[in-house]
Amino acid sequence: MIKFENVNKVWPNGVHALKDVNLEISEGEFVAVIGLSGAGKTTLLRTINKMNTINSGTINITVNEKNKAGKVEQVSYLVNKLSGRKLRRLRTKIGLMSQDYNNIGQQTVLKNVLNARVAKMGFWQSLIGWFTKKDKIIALSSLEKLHILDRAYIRAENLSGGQQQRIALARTLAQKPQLIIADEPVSALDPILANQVMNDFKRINEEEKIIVIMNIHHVELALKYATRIVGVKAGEIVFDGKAKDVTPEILKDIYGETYEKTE
Ligand SMILES: Nc1ncnc2c1ncn2[C@@H]1O[C@H](COP(=O)(O)OP(=O)(O)OP(=O)(O)O)[C@@H](O)[C@H]1O
Repeated sequence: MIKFENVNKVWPNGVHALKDVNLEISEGEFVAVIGLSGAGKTTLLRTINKMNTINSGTINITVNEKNKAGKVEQVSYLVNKLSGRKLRRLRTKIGLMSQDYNNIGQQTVLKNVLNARVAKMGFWQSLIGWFTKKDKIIALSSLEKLHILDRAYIRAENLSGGQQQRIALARTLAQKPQLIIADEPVSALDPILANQVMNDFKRINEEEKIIVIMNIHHVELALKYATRIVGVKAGEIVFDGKAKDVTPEILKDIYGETYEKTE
């Protein structure tokens, strides 16, 4: 669960990028954040794992963690107060995706996905790049979930844009995140590939019960795949509701009078 309370972000140049943001996102949700360029969508997403600090308010994230006895319990993190080890620990539970696939072209698809496991390794293990059997099973099962297991031993650079984004999503999945923050993950893809990748996100969200919070410019795709829409305008949340309840009037409110269907 993620809870923003009265969050404000003012950049050093004076831009008030988030204005009194209140937002609560629960387990299993697929949230699309929409709004004009410069509205504050990226700033909002990047506060979740403290890539952006905030000036006031609080951000709380509750995740499941195994305690010393091996029992799963809920642990809450006050993100804006976190630093060092605790922040790194929280970040291992948050998957990050962007429009850049960030794959290493010369490496196989499998190796690209295995790279997600490095954060969970001990120092010596990561130094020699020794992946355990468990790591390999997790990586291979992530590829299977994304329907690209048959590409495991192909070099990443030999795959299409859509498949490259699938590798990135498989890598994110291999991290075993509890939530995924995706900043414009389909903006570099043609409409057919974009639909396929959105469908992957939806499947992962539903089957793996991972929260997805995505910034997206394609309103049609947001309405088709996300369950909840958050509309941001000049740093403020001006709409927050179910995708099926979004009307042309609401879109005009978010994007201004000139809004017209984009696809
Ligand atoms: N590092 C920064 N320093 C100063 N101002 C910034 C910085 N990053 C963003 N801003 C400003 O904050 C506001 C919100 O920007 P943000 O990138 O969050 O918008 P966005 O909705 O994600 O836009 P886009 O859809 O174009 O990515 C903008 O006015 C932007 O110029």
